[in-house]
Amino acid sequence: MAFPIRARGVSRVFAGGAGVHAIDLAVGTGQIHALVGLNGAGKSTLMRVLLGMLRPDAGQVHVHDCDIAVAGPLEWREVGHVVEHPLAYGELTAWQNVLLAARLHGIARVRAGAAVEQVLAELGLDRYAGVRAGRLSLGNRQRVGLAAALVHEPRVIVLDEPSNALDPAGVILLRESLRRRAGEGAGIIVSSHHLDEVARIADRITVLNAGRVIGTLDPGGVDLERAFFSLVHADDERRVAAEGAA
Ligand SMILES: Nc1ncnc2c1ncn2[C@@H]1O[C@H](COP(=O)(O)OP(=O)(O)OP(=O)(O)O)[C@@H](O)[C@H]1O
Repeated sequence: MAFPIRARGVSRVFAGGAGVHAIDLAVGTGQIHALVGLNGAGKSTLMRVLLGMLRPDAGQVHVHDCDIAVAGPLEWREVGHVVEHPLAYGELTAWQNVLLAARLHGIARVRAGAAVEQVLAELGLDRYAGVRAGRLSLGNRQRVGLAAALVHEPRVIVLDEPSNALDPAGVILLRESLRRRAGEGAGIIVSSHHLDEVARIADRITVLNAGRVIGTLDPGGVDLERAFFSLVHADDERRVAAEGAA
């Protein structure tokens, strides 16, 4: 199987010891891979390393077959992401924001308008196209950020808590959009606190705790919440016991 995104032995440790440690992760073609974990577990840190925003202390990340340490604009064009603050300039309209993102991602001027229209419609933003982003509600700004990340039909998609401000209609539109993109071969990694939504959308679920991968959850399994907490509690107990023994 081809892996649009793959991390091997990735560590990034901040002063004080927090961060991510020895992470192995592979997202296959057409796969939606969810990262779940408590606040501070390391999800955003890992995503920032996957996107080259943070340099790992150890390990490598490959996007398709390219080590991101040497990736150039051509490789990054294949990637769409929202990590932390979505791209949305308050003074520009939703349309202008997404058009700018399309052009920055190398979509030719003649094709950009149609691509913007399509992604705005896909995320239910058509009637806000002419509204300045600064005047949009939080959820609609988040939709604009997602549209900007997805307008160039990236083959690798990295989204950190993409649905946290979305209403139920937005959650469904995003789910359908990501499913379509995975169906067309994109590799997608998404973090979330909503286990129900993760179960609906993900093909694989990786659990992070205290900066480490501690297991996986079966998206089709029953009582995901219980399975999640039992993994986390077992890991916490193991770490407390190890610290006590040291
Ligand atoms: N720049 C930084 N300097 C020092 N520590 C940091 C830095 N960034 C993150 N951390 C720490 O690394 C750990 C992981 O943080 P991270 O933001 O990756 O967690 P998260 O799983 O995304 O959490 P949340 O669900 O709250 O978004 C936390 O203990 C955090 O305080």
